[in-house]
Amino acid sequence: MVLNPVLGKLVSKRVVLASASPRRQEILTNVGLRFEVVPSWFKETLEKSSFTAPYEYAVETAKQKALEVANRMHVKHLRTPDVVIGADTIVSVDEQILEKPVDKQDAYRMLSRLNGKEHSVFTGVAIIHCHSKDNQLEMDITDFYEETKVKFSELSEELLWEYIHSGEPMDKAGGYGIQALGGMLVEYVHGDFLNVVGFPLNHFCKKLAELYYPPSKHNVQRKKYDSIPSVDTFENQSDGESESSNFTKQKGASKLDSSGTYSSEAVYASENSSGVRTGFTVPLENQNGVSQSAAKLPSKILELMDGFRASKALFVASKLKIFDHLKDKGPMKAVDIANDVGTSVCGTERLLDACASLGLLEKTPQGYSNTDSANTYLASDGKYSLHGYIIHSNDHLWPLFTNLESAVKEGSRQNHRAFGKKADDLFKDYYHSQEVKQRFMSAMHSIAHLTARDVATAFDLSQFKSACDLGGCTGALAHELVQVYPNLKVTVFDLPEVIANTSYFQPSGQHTAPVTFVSGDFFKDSLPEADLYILSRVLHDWPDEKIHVLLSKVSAVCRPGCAVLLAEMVLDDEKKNRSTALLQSLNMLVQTEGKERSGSEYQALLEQHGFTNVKIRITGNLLDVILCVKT
Ligand SMILES: O=c1[nH]cc([C@@H]2O[C@H](COP(=O)(O)OP(=O)(O)OP(=O)(O)O)[C@@H](O)[C@H]2O)c(=O)[nH]1
Repeated sequence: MVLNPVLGKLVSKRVVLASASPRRQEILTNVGLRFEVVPSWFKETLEKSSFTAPYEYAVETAKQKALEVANRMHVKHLRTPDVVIGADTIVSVDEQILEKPVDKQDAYRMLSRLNGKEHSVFTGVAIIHCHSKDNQLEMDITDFYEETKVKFSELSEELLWEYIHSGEPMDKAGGYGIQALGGMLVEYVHGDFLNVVGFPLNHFCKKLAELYYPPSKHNVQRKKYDSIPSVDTFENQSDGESESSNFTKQKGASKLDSSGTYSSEAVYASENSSGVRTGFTVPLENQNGVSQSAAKLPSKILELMDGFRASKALFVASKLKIFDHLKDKGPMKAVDIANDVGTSVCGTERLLDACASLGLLEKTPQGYSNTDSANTYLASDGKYSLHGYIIHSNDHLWPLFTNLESAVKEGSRQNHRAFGKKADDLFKDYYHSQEVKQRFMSAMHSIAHLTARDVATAFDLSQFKSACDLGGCTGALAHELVQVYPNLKVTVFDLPEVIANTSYFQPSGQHTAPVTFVSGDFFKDSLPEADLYILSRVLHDWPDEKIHVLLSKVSAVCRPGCAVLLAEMVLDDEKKNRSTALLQSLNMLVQTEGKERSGSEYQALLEQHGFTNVKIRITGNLLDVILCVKT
């Protein structure tokens, strides 16, 4: 992280965000921080009247959230993170603290209270540095809060209810999301916008700067952190300046090895300006004895250069089913894992170590075990398992991506180069063998499961009685929809080769009834009748010409008042910010005739077929959602 090297201080640490908030995850991911998410189980039930000011409540809650995670990871999972970050956002108006509404009436009460007035949004943040000493957890806690003032316009009852019915208020402090539809309610914001969204990034960076570069007596003027230091100032805050900090050198010199990475580290300990004891590892000198700064390393570029190694380590561990092997077991030694999966001990040990360093496994003197994320996402049997998509990435996307250069030069997909054949129809590649078909369906199923809840709840769909999920594959989204909207009947419409293989993916139990599977080709066959047509990860497979064919068919069967719901990764209009979506667009280049598109591009395509009132919801998940109505 060159722009803000203080964040680079966290690169080599196991950082845990003790929050389920997708917004906090996005804010920190966007600035390049790498962290694991372990949502806190701390119940937000502190007695509000025992705090003299609202921010004290937010700070204490943030602290308790982070402490719960640090303790749980240390005790229950035998894993001690280096840094745990907790946060809590509240709204304060008329001496009252508002948290997330519990239902629509509660949202109405909150929004009515905010209507036409100024209120304060406080986010409390706790940063806990953890150390394990003789198996005891030692923690240094730093906390702070940020206040932002927000004023709502005078809003009509009708508008408030329309907003509440959008579903947006429910998981947001004060019952609104300033970053989305809620932004329309707001007349002004005084202070840090991201603080309202859930994480005061600017203050967080200042706090890290205070912790990692505490000002010494003689440079206190120059390094006064009234604001985040400019790039220049940060460059000056290199570790090479350690003589000007009040860190105390504890031991040993280190060297840059021939590959340009630090071969050993020195430990510094200090008291920061708030009197909190801190201990951090920072690199020292290179072979020539010249002071080097991690901040000056092009860490982003190095990370990108190595990205494929990390991906491949994950793919191979998944192919070898190492995460299945370790699921719900105590720690295992490398030699035992190697024996069980039939691999070499030396190779397996290196793979396991690499996985542990990437935060996928936990390594203790007793051996290797799964992290919580590995149990949830990497073992092959969980509801949210990404195993199918990982295997698809290794077996299908990897060979395609090795031909990215040709794809860029030729502007077309590379299936013929990667797999030695040219299928006329995009999906024939996937369906030519039972094995490949099953693998592709598992991959689609993984992503659909992970995103289904956010897609289903991005808009209130309760007015629709029937929906048809075109290209709905295994029915994962359909099953989520009927759970969220029990009165909805959903038809999954997909190619006969797909429909014939969906039984393996069906959930057991009573939820299966309202989902029906119908086979057909949406380009050729007539479409089932429905109030709502869903196209999830479909349009990105096709060029505009084919999309027009499909949308004109949908438009022909769609009655006025009926709707279309798209679930896609939506690019920002300037196509410069959302790297996951932009990389996905490259992914579409190597394997399809399609691409990812911006909200305006989707809107233009939809409006040409009589779909208006186009609303776009950025969910923070892998898929964003667009809803429009046939007029
Ligand atoms: O304008 C916006 N205001 C607030 C939000 C989101 O609201 C929630 C606040 O809730 P809390 O701090 O308790 O955090 P949780 O979501 O429950 O996650 P934890 O696991 O950390 O407790 C927060 O998600 C804000 O992002 C918003 O989105 N916009």
